[in-house]
Amino acid sequence: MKTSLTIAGSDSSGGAGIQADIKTMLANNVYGMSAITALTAQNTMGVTGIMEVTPEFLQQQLDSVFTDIYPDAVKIGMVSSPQLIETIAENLSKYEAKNIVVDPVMIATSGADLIQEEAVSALKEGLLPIATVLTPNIPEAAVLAGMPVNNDDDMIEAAKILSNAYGCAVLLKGGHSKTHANDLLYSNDQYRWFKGERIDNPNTHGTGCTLSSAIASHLANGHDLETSIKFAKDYVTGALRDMLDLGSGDGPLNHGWNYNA
Ligand SMILES: Nc1ncnc2c1ncn2[C@@H]1O[C@H](COP(=O)(O)OP(=O)(O)OP(=O)(O)O)[C@@H](O)[C@H]1O
Ligand SMILES: Cc1ncc(CO)c(N)n1
Repeated sequence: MKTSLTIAGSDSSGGAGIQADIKTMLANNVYGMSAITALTAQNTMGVTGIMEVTPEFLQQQLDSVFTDIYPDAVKIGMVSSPQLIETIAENLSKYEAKNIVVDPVMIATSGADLIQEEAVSALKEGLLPIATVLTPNIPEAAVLAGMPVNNDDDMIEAAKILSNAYGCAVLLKGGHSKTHANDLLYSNDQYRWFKGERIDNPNTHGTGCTLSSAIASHLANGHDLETSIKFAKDYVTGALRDMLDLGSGDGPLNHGWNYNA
């Protein structure tokens, strides 16, 4: 069985972060492992607390995983401080990690800040250059590319800027678009749209975590990037279409929609 590692924060409500990643990996046929960067106290209505691990403890987790069950792919999600970002960058180089999916988590769907401001430059210096694919949503792409992203042409321009600056593929997710749910891949000076049916479901907590973990799972299983994105998008679409409705705020997806008999 192929293996995949998520380096991300825990979401106590189970819909995003580590919990979404592990569920997604199971449902997409890989063995999932985790290195936790922070605990969050959160639910469908918001984040009430964040407790970061120390860089030393993150280091111990990464050593434990990489020296025993080597991951075939790595997904990186919420990492809120420059020190933790440096620890991850150093270790992924040291252990020659491959198939690295970087989801530059900045703000929760509920609106909470999940990254310290000074960590954004550490992210740009340490993690984006080693990414196989970067998966920003529209607001994150605007921050990273330094330009407003208001329409499809802006999405193409921002993805191009990021792909050229960091030498990685960029999947700019369209979930925040008012009109569609199309994601744009910019890679090797070419772009391709992954068109998605926009589902009328207010419960979108963790869609980004779920998509990036599903991409990592399919890369781990040996698929190329475009095939992995297509499979991952189909998985997220199915999980949204299932219309799970939990909690009083922005609820989670059904990660097991394709799994339970
Ligand atoms: N209403 C929707 N219908 C269909 N697909 C959607 C919808 N909302 C989001 N998606 C898809 O979900 C994936 C994640 O995109 P999105 O832009 O929501 O990420 P995100 O903001 O990082 O997610 P989150 O912060 O909630 O984890 C993309 O493939 C996007 O197209
Ligand atoms: C821990 C965590 N990671 C990522 C997100 C973004 O959805 C979230 N809400 N919580």
